[in-house]
Amino acid sequence: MSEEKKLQLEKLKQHFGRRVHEQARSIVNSWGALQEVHWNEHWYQEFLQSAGKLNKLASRYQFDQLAESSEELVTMLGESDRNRAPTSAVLERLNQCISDIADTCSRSNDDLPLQQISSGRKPVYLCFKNTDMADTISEQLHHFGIPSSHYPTADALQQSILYRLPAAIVVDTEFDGNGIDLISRLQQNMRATIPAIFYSEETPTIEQRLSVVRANGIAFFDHNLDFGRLVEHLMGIYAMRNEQPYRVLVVDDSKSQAFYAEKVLNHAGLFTRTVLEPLKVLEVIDSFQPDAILMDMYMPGCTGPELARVIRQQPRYDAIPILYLSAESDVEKQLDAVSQGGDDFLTKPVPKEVLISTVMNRCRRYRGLHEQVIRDGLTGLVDHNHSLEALNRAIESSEAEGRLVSFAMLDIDRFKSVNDTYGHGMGDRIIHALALFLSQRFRVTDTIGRYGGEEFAIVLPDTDEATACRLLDEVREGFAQVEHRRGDLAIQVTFSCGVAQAKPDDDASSLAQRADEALYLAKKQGRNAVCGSDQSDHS
Ligand SMILES: Nc1nc2c(ncn2[C@@H]2O[C@H](COP(=O)(O)OP(=O)(O)OP(=O)(O)O)[C@@H](O)[C@H]2O)c(=O)[nH]1
Repeated sequence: MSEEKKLQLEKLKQHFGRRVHEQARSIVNSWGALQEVHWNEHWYQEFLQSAGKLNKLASRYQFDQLAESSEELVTMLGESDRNRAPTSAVLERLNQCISDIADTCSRSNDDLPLQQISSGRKPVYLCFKNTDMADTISEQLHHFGIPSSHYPTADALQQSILYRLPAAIVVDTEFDGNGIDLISRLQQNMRATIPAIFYSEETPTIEQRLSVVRANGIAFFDHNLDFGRLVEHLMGIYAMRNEQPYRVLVVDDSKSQAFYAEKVLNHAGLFTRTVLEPLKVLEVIDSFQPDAILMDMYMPGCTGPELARVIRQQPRYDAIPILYLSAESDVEKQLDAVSQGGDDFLTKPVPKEVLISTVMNRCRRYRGLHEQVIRDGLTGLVDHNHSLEALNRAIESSEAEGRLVSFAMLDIDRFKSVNDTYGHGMGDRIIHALALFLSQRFRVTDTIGRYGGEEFAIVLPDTDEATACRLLDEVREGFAQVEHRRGDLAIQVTFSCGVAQAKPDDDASSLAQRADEALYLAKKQGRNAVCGSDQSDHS
């Protein structure tokens, strides 16, 4: 191919990359929705069509990996029954394709400057009487890669909605006399509601809050607008939901009963495993890592409650929900079973929908609690220990699969003086803003953690040191432009960063140490800089 042709194709690829990315995002999200809609013919048809469309787009514009994963997805779906969910093993293979798609398409942003990512996103419409306020919000959103347009009148807003639907609307309650009424009326004429975020100069009344709920408002801010939280809400709208499906372990000595429970749960996209010999349960819990256990009451060798107590003897399994599924109708025996390490009792025959929703609610709470334990309250990022755990896992799989992994450590510059001058509240807002800034720039498969107070860590699988340094330098430059506001006060802060790529025989602590040395060098060189560990090797 001639150089000119190559250049042309590259330009086309960039242009249509957005469509490919949008299509991939819709597939990943639609897979996540399976837990709510359950496997059915309509969902299957749409999903298959979407996968086919992604495959066509990705092949045409030569996104080879995406084309490969989507082709596999189309083939596997083609072999599946449109009316009946496949087995857990097939669901897991389908899920692997979805994860590959999520990973590849978020990695395709690596070479794009932030502004190009932002131009591929639907805009947010800002409806404010006060133009200065709209300009300030617009400028800040821009730094986070969120495009926006300001509409000073209801007419201009309505015209624009007819032309292009926004990702969300941020509206002042005073806009056009009554912003809440206006949005309420608008929503009634829409096929799907538009996420709306309200702002009020005054502290909102309970009546206003209620009207906002009825107008499908997703958030309500007052004059003390916390910018980080606004960005967080908006980024949730653009986000790709790539959560792993829940995993349920079925313990039942009857093959047919276990098979039935598995089939029902597979309909909601849940992964399942069956243990027919109760005394093998501990081994399977270890390897399968379930989010819930569905257990029979009477089995050979031991009863369900006895087995529940055996499981509870191990502190690490203490919180896994255990649900009994049995024909036992004696309420006293049921209560007794629940009091012995169980969480719930479902009496057979149980309607499918009840089984699915009871199990899913338990799984959701269990995951939520687990997240609370490993995530930091201020930023929602994983904590120090779990950052290192993620690094260990990434090193192990990079060694096994012969791939690269880099680790970055960031530290906000002169943060003590920010706290001393502007107060801890402002310091916290800055930490939150940096967490958001990092979350929207890196891939869904990168792990971003809050390593310490004003220190962050990022695990970047499949990334060499030079690429990681380039990405972080771009983030550094962008973040330095963000204005952190409180009332009339607006300040800017910077961070320094050290990056290291794993070498053979590295473990998490040796790699983290080299990243830390590179960070020290960045601080020594005057701060607001990114240094790679090969630079610190030479110094
Ligand atoms: N507001 C706020 N401050 C924190 C938090 N965690 C740590 N800090 C503060 O961060 C500051 C870190 O200060 P130092 O380690 O001395 O470093 P620095 O002032 O950032 O200077 P350099 O790193 O050398 O650029 C300390 O004052 C901590 O109290 C937090 O969660 N919130």
